[in-house]
Amino acid sequence: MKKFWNYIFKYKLLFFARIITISLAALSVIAFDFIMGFIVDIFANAEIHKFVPIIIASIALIIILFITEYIDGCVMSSYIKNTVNYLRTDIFSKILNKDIKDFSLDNSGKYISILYNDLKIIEDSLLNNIFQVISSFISFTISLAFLFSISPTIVIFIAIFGTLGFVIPNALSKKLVIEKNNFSNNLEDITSVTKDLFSGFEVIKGFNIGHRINTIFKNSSNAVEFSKKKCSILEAIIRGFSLSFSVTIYLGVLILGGYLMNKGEISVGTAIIIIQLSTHIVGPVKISISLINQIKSVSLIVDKIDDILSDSSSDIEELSLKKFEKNIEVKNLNFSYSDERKALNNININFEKNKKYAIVGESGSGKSTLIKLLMRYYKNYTGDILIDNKDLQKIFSYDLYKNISMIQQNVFMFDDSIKENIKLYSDYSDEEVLEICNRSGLSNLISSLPNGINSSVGENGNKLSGGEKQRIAIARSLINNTNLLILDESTSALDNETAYNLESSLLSINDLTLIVVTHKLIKNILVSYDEIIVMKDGMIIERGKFDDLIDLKGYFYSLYYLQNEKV
Ligand SMILES: Nc1ncnc2c1ncn2[C@@H]1O[C@H](COP(=O)(O)OP(=O)(O)OP(=O)(O)O)[C@@H](O)[C@H]1O
Repeated sequence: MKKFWNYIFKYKLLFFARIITISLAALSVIAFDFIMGFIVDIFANAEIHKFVPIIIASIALIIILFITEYIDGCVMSSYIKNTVNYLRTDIFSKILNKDIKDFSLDNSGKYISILYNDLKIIEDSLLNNIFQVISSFISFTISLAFLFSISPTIVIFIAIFGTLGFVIPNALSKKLVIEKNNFSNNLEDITSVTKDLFSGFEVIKGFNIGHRINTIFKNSSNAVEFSKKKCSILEAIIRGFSLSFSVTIYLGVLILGGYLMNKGEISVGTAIIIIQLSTHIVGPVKISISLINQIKSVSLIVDKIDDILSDSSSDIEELSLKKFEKNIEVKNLNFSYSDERKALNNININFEKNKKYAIVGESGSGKSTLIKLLMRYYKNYTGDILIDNKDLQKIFSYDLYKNISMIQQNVFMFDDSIKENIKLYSDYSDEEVLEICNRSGLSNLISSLPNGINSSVGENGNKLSGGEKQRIAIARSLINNTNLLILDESTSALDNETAYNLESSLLSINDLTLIVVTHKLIKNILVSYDEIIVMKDGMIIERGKFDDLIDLKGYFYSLYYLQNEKV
């Protein structure tokens, strides 16, 4: 919760302006109590000469009240707009700064739920309520001070019952904290479930599992509504307690006031002032109990957001890498996804600038894992990965991903034009984009579309084939002038001829370091690589040029033989 206060006080000026406006509003309302009492006494004592001044004072107060309410509304809406906006964009950028492993620990539905559902709960239960509590406190203190000057006995009576009315509901608030957190978790679940289910729409239709999916959704929806109901019941119990105590206080003050008036110790007007002031003591106590409990109830949600805000993944980044100059050295590299088995076992390799490398091996041998570590997807490895002698972990993210690009099998597409998907919203001219399209084998596609490079790709590129998406991904890296390109089965969706042409054109770029993970063992392509790295069970078991590996008649030879019957 500590970090969260920084957000609450981020717009200090607006925060304190709001406190001033609510204080003025509270004072104006109390002034009305006195005016009411004075009016009654003026008539009771027939003091007609005081009539005009009291009417003028009343009109002035009405105007002040209107202006204060208006200013208060403006200040409050600006405070909420700025704070929620700042908080949401900050959480979003913190999520964006997470490294890939940390990000993938949670379903993206959780992040969506935090950004929308949890922030709405915080706005309603925390930001709005803080001011209401402060306003109640101000009304309470001022009224109590005036009341004390009139009758200390009544103040003692209020203090006793007010304390009881505070302590008992407070004890129930712990349960409410837990239930509110359950509610937030269930909202997260339903957001994740809905997102997953809509993403799998084609599978649901194709396998006729609509009824089962309905049940999954219904269960999530039930859980959300059930936890919401529990919160509402607990809040009703708390409200019930505070209402009972406030009614007790109100009636007690009425009886005590009547008794003092009966004894002739106070006038009728003062009795009315006492009753009015007591409503400004009882009301705030009653409201504050429920508001404070609501504020407390969001503490676990706030802790969850605090966790995201305190992510320190970029803390160790301190080295710049303006341009990749020399090599990537991998030394004694070991890595496991889980304790049971190693995905990489003592890998040692040196990738030199501008050379071309193919990584081959059977499924599950660790090829993708190795290149994911080069891309810094995971940090919990042992051994070293050094780029130009600099520890990979310590290189600034911006510099790292300016130098290295990776293209994977599944290419993400923004729901935008082909052009924007290639230049990724940077400033490249249409001519540059068209030139890259030529180099990436996209010319035929572009010329067949009425809007050319401005044609929309659809949601996640659903208007394009797998091969077309892969070519767009390659164009993305080429336009970025990346020094080091890693392809992970990136040409798998292309037919052999297109894959061959594309890979050949990449192999012919002299100032490009290329690392390609491939299953396609095609001699005409493989002979162009400077080194073929052969992996098995997380280890590099053979390496060398194509002809040397064939002559070796080892593991690579048998893999190649399996795919190409005649060697
Ligand atoms: N996210 C993950 N969590 C746990 N285990 C994983 C994860 N990703 C991969 N593995 C395991 O690590 C091992 C190496 O996987 P990796 O993806 O690197 O193999 P690969 O050689 O690229 O396989 P393929 O050619 O099928 O893509 C496999 O046994 C795989 O099951």
